Amino acid sequence: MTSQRYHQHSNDSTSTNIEILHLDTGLFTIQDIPGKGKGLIASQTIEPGTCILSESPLFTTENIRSIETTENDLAKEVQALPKDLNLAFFALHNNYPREGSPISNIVRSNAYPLGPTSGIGAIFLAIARINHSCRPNAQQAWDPVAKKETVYAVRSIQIGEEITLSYHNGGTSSQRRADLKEHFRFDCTCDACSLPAEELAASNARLQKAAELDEQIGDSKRVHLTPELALADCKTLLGIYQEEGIADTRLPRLYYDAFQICVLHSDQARAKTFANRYRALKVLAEGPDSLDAREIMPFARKPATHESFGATKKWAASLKQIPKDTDPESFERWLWRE
Ligand SMILES: C[S@@+](CC[C@H](N)C(=O)[O-])C[C@H]1O[C@@H](n2cnc3c(N)ncnc32)[C@H](O)[C@@H]1O
Repeated sequence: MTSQRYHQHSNDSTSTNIEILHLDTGLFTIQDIPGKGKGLIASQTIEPGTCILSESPLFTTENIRSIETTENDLAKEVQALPKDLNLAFFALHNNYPREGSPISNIVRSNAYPLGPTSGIGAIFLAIARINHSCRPNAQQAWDPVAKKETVYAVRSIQIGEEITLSYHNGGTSSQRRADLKEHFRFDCTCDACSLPAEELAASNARLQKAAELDEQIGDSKRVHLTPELALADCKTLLGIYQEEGIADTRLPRLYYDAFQICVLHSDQARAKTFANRYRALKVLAEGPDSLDAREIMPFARKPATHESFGATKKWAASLKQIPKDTDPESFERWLWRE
């Protein structure tokens, strides 16, 4: 039962109950953040790959029968909660305070899906307090084995720094801000959106370029006919992500794209290297149970077993061709075919 996972202080009071019902990780506290409501602040330095939270759902939306019954169906879930958790639910942020249906509005404002393809959402009391950043330092994922939502650090987080997730997929600051306003009704004040004008313009130019590169990399005809250009695009995109401090899901996806390009053209050596980089980032951001990390494993061992392997023999290379005892710079030049 979820209530067993929360530690209750003796000075319980309704107005502060999210602060007194906390997961006892010692890694963060829930505090007021100017202009953002509440948020999570690191209580100590948190290294990338650290599990910050692993939280069971308070309840899920799986018992909603229809759009018309949503409010009543969710009300049953909320009423079934113990008193302290019921109060903690009602203390969560509501993006739509003047629009009726209070319970479903709190759910809409705070739920996370149970995995990227799931239609079921869930409320996680502590994770719901994590604010958005367009350059998040943490990432959430549904762990289907533990049946918990996890939050892992994807960058080094300093003591006193806010722990952030991304509610959004990227783009330039004006695109991001417009989308966040439309879907979540707030004006983003994250570090990336609050850069001084000149830095913001430079960041936007880089992100515009990143969007173009991403589209080019997704062009399958180009990947078939001129893979060297597609791989070079991946490398340029990686440089942009590094410059921008982007360490979220976009980074492993880039390595997955590079893996696919190499697999298609029979390069087992580079495909294996890219698959391993993808896998390492997935484990870092989602933990050892990461489904994506497990799914790539057989292809990281034997890229030739992948269904797209060998569409052409243009880059045919065996696993033995992975350079050994090479300095990191030469290895990177080999990897990106420079
Ligand atoms: C899921 S809640 C996050 C926790 C919330 N701050 C609270 O007090 O419970 C999402 C809401 O937090 C605020 N928020 C989150 N990220 C923000 C950001 N980058 N800039 C401004 N407000 C933000 C907005 O009000 C948003 O609707």
